[in-house]
Order: sequence, then structure tokens, then C-alpha cells
Amino acid sequence: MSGDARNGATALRKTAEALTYLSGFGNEHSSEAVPGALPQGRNSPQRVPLGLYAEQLSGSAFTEPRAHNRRSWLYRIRPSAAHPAFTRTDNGALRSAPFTESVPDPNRLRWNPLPEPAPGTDFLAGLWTLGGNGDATQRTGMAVHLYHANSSMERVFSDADGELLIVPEQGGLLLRTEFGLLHVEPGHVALIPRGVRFRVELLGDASDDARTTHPTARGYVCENYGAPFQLPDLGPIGANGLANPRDFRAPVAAYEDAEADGHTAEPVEVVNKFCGNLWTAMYDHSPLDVVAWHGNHVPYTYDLRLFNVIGTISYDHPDPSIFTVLTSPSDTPGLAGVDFVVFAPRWLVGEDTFRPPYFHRNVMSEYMGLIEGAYDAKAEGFVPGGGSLHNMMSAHGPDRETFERASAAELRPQKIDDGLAFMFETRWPVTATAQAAHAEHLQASYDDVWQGLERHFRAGGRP
Ligand SMILES: O=C(O)Cc1cc(O)ccc1O
Ligand SMILES: [Fe+2]
Repeated sequence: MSGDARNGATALRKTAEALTYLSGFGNEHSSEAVPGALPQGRNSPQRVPLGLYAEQLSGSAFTEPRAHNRRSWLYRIRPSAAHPAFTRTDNGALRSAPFTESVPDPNRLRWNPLPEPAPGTDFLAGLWTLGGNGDATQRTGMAVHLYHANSSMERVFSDADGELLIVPEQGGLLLRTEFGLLHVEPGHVALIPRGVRFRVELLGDASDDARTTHPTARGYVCENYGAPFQLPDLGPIGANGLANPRDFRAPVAAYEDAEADGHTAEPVEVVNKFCGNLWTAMYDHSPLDVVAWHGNHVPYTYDLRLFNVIGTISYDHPDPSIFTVLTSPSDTPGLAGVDFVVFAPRWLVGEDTFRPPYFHRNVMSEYMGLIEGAYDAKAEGFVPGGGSLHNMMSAHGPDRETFERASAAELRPQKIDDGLAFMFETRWPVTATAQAAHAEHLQASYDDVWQGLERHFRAGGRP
């Protein structure tokens, strides 16, 4: 990395670390980068302050119930409508629902991390689809993507097909969005709502040493075609707990204006994912030109280590739905299109209890990833940046080594704080893409982790 590039990365990180945010989940936020830019008392005045254009961005139908209604008003230098025609561009390794390249596979599958990307791979080019379900054109289902990038985006991306839940595993990210800037590090997540334009810039590792090497970024993305993620109901848990609403952070308004001092704006490539395909157009200005905004269809971040973990203080452990950070409800109450679940550091105190995840078969399909460290059901082979897929009704649970260790362990209070795992759990089976089903980094003998689980049964006697 050249001295200039290093200074650039350091400056970018300083920008990221100095950001301020608005607090709260689902709020009616408002923000202005220039005082007086936000119209007061109405959304669409005859003339918008400072000569801005008013524009509504709808994330729900106008007519959806108030509790589900999502829209924001953006006050921008140019209206979004001022752009040339989009033309098709290469989808790269991005695939969309319906997933028809492979037959749905009942086998337990596990992948190692993605291989190194070619030089100059930005976040968008680095997206690699593992699989998913539903239909992007019907706004149902979800896709699991991974990304591995080594270059900041210069172009801008938006996804008409769904919202993007970005789960970094390596490398900090600066997200420049229409609503302002967001900073995420591994252990945080970011949510870009449907249709919101953004650019991903790479910050590298938070430690100084790593910043002297070329920044790379790796992680996971859940593309949710269905209803926007919301906080789960808490039921008997009460009014507090799990992910607390005030810990979600939305950006403050910030805009790009290359023409500010009479300069000519550089053309900006804008890529739009629409019904499964990528489309591109060259804009004569940056679409990240929103000077003020208000509304509830906004991007946000959340630090997973702030998750208030609830579990047993007697015996057994609750089903992992107790670890739900965000849920996308489907049309059947209690049955999520997709849940985002985190296995955060926590104490295990259950008495006379097999403490790791139990053996089970689940009508829901579970994709699991690892952000850091280890996961308590797997002694080895499930590594940060890798992932496992336990599809509808497939039998899974602790590997042999974990089973033997946990069955013999002395049950003292034990802190699990050596890892951060997550799950995208969906009501529909996940069909792998061809590239995932035939990937070199697909593990050949995952089934073997359950080999050698010996018979201990003796009729008429205790083992
Ligand atoms: O499969 C997994 O590891 C996730 C999981 C954890 C747990 O404690 C119970 C059920 C479950 O699906
Ligand atoms: Fe499971």
C-alpha cells in the first residue's frame, strides 16, 4: 500500500470514528446537513428551502397499516428521476430467487471461507450468492450472500429486490448512503433498506498494523425480499431485553456535491439490482446528494455485543429464537420469512443439562455463520467466514467431540465468550446456487462430524 493510500485509509477511518448518529429503531427520524434545509410543517412545499428537490421514498405501500408503513422524504440537489436509461450489466456471482440452478439438497452442507478475490474487487463485485428461497419479484423469501472485497466502491449500488443486512466478519466498512454515513466493524451489522443508494468503502482492520497492508473486507449478507426486518415481540420477557431499540443507530444527513465550487461533477456509475439482475447507468452527478431528510425508511447499524442475552437460570436451554435480533414476519403469525439470530457471549448455568445446542430436526432452515472465535456446538471445521446450511428437517446438532465433552463436563457456571455466531433462519428451504453446490470451498465430509456417536443404550440398566 502506498503512503498516499495509507494516509487515505487512515483519514477514512478517522471520518468513520468521528461519526454521530440518531438513536432508535423504527423512529420517525429527521436530519439536515445544512441548517434550514428541512421543510417544516409540510413535506412538499411549493418551493423547498435552499432550492432542493423534495422526493418521497416508499418502502411500503401507501395504504399499509400505520404500524407497518415506511417512507422517507428526501430533500436533494437533483431529483432521483434525473438519470439516463439503465442497461444490463454482468451479475457476477450474484444470484436471485427463484433459485433453480440446483435441486434442493437435504444434506447438511458446510463451507470454508470464500477464496481471495481478484485485485480491484469492490463490495458489489465481491458478492457471491450461496442460495436462498422465495421469489424476488413476489417480494417473498431471502438470499444468503457472502462478500470478499479488496477495493472501495467508486460506484453506487441500490437493491430494488430487498433490504440488505450486512454482517461484517473481517474489515471495517464505511457506508456512504443517501441518508448519511455509517461505520460498521466485525461484530456490528448494517441494514440498507430496499432501494436506498449506497457505496461501501473499506477501512481495513481497526489495529494500526493491519492498516499498513491493503484493506480487505469479508462477511455475510442476508438479502430479505420479504417484509422489512422488525424487532421481535417480547411476550413474557417484558418491556425490555434482546436488542434494545435505542441501540440502533441511523445516520445524520451528509451529502456529496462535486459541483459545489463551480467544478464539473465526475460521472458516477449507479448499479441497480432489479428482479434478480444488475442494471447500470452513468449519472452526471452523485445520487448521494440528499441534504436533509425525515422518515422511518432509513438505514441503521447495531452492535451485536449490546444484545441482551436471555437464557435459562434453571435447566435446559430455550430454543434459539430467544436470541432473535430482527425478524421478517411472513403472512402466518409466528412464522418468519427470515429471522436474524445471534449467539453472543453469555453465561451457561443450567443444572443437569446438556448445555450445547441439542440434537434436532427443524421445519425451519438454518444458515449459520461465524463472525469470530468458535461456536459451542462444533469443536472444529466451522470457522470464521465459513458457514453451514441445515435445511428443512435435516438432522444436526453437536459434533461427536462436543457431545462427548459436554456429556462428561462438570456443570459449573461457565462463561461462553470465545465467539460470535449468527443464524439466518427461514421458513422455506434454502436452495444452493450452482457455484455453492460445486464450490471448491464446500467441505467434502461434513457428515463425518456425526460419525462415531456410539450406542450407549443398555435395556434394563443405567449406562
Ligand atoms: O443448530 C444450531 O446450532 C442452532 C441451534 C442452537 C440451539 O441451542 C438450539 C437449536 C438450534 O437450531
Ligand atoms: Fe439448528
